[in-house]
Amino acid sequence: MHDLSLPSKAVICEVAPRDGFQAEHDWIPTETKIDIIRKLANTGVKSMEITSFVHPKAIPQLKDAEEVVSRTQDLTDLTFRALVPNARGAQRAIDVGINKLKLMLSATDSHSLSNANATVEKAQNALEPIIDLASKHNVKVGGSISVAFGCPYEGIVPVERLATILDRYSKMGIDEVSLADTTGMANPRQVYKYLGELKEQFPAMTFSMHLHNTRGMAFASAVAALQQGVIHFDSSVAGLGGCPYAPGATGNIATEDLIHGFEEMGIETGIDLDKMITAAEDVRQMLGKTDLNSSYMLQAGPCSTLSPKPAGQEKLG
Ligand SMILES: CC(C)(COP(=O)([O-])OP(=O)([O-])OC[C@H]1O[C@@H](n2cnc3c(N)ncnc32)[C@H](O)[C@@H]1OP(=O)([O-])[O-])[C@@H](O)C(=O)NCCC(=O)NCCSC(=O)C[C@@](C)(O)CC(=O)[O-]
Repeated sequence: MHDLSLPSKAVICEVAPRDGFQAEHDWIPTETKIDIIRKLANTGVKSMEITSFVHPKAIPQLKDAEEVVSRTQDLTDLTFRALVPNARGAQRAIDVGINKLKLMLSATDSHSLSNANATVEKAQNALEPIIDLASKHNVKVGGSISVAFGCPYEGIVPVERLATILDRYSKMGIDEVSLADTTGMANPRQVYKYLGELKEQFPAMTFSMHLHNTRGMAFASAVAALQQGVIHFDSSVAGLGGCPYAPGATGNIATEDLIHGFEEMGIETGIDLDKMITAAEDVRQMLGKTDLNSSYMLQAGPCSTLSPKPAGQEKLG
């Protein structure tokens, strides 16, 4: 056996309109947000986290959530999901036509208190009414766990802590959960080990990975997750993103970098890489960002733009 064991396909959810925009200090006009969402929709991406319905004082950048969703309802080829922290947020999302909710929850009390003004237990209790509300309206619900591998306040998070939260999620009827490396503290070995143990304990659960590239380890961690059979990933165009309630948080792995790396290994995403790189360049200009460090594709371009390799050194996959 001289090859990595990898799936042939991966599914990417674009999260820039939520995770990316929430991290931007300057107000992004609603019109600009909608333009960016339309550009992203044109790349072939099939799933997008379009906004969050949190307290507008907690994330003022997303106070136009209702307007953004209602003005993009014509994009029917995509599943739009929204992040919600409580029943109030879920009701707002459902009222405006969102058909998938992502629950907000942390692995540690320190991050949870900072992000949601509640301990993990209290925050998870507050999720039950959301699930009831969603089921009444036939709306899908997925879970999430922030700071799942490491917490900027508490350090490494033991896998047993995740198992406790997942057990509760599972009892609530949640069968898909996003594991978030909020401040890029995970490493590939840890990701492989945690996913291996969690998949054994929760065989019916679909896991997805939400990786921030704070320490340059996100792609390596994504490969470790692929090796455990995980095929669902979140990423953010141009590497935007970061939780304002986690000190030191920076952007998600850039969507164009994730697609490129996967394609180089022969893993299909169904997204047009060139269109995503163009979208990343447009987004960078629209948001007035001069720094290219968060996207390797914007810095170096894809390998395919280089001259063909000598015979015998063609890419694998
Ligand atoms: C959770 C709360 C709401 C608790 O905030 P709280 O102040 O404890 O809320 P409360 O339940 O005491 O309510 C206070 C007031 O807020 C209102 N309220 C309550 N909820 C809502 C709502 N949804 N929408 C609009 N209004 C709301 C509520 O109606 C009430 O109004 P009043 O009766 O006083 O007039 C607040 O802390 C909050 O909104 N936090 C969100 C923080 C956030 O968005 N963080 C970033 C996203 S998480 C992240 O980035 C991580 C992730 C997901 O990407 C994964 C990763 O990388 O780790």
